[in-house]
Amino acid sequence: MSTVPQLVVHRDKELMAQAAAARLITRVVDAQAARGDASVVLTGGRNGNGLLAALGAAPARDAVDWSRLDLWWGDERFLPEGDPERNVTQAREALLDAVGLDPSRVHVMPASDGPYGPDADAAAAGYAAELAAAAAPQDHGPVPEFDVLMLGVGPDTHVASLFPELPAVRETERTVVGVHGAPKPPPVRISLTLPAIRAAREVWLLAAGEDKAEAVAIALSGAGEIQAPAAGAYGRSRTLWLLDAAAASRLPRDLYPSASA
Ligand SMILES: O=C1O[C@H](COP(=O)(O)O)[C@@H](O)[C@H](O)[C@H]1O
Repeated sequence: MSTVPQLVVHRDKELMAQAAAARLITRVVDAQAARGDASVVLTGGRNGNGLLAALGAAPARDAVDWSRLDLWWGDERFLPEGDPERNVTQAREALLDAVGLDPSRVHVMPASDGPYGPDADAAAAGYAAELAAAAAPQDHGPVPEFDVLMLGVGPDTHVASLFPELPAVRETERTVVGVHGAPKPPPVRISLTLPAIRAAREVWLLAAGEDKAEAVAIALSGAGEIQAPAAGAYGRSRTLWLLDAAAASRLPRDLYPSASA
């Protein structure tokens, strides 16, 4: 069942990144206090990397026990290990190399020169198996119930590497798929599917900038998930859209939150 999206609009993308970073620290600290560990799914793209950089600069980042945090990815550009366009390479630069993560808890999606070679579908199946192995009996299927799953929203409403009308966004069984012919380079990618995304407790969608305004308005105005994949991304307990004023500028009046900062 979908959760009703909650919207928070910040003045600009810098404030949005800082506020989202503060929110993530609190969420992770709370989960670690309750259970001992926490799990977060990272997104690539400008807003995801902006959040990680803000997290790295936040004094409260030391409140997180980084060694007890599981990191997963929502999608990956299927390129060789270390390629600067890979989401993991950018995440390492923005934050991950600076904090004390346990390497066995950093679940990187395979590279195109990795164990599966250039076969993106086999690599996706391998990642699905890794997720299934991490799922606990109380989880709701073959993926862990992530504490927070973050998604950047593309100007075409794509989330992760689920692009409008492509087969990946129609997937209802598999949790991870190879994506071929993506309209945004590179064309070959690996992505969580909507059923895997919806296993998360909280899904946070990040969008900043005027170029995202149309996509945000479409996804939140009742569009179908095949045409607007962001419309199909929601969490079990909470779905949060974290926006800046430019990205929120084309929202219909009745959707615009009354308070924003
Ligand atoms: O290619 C990708 O794009 C989206 C959105 O990126 P943005 O730069 O427009 O914010 C991103 O969420 C996804 O992880 C990435 O692979």
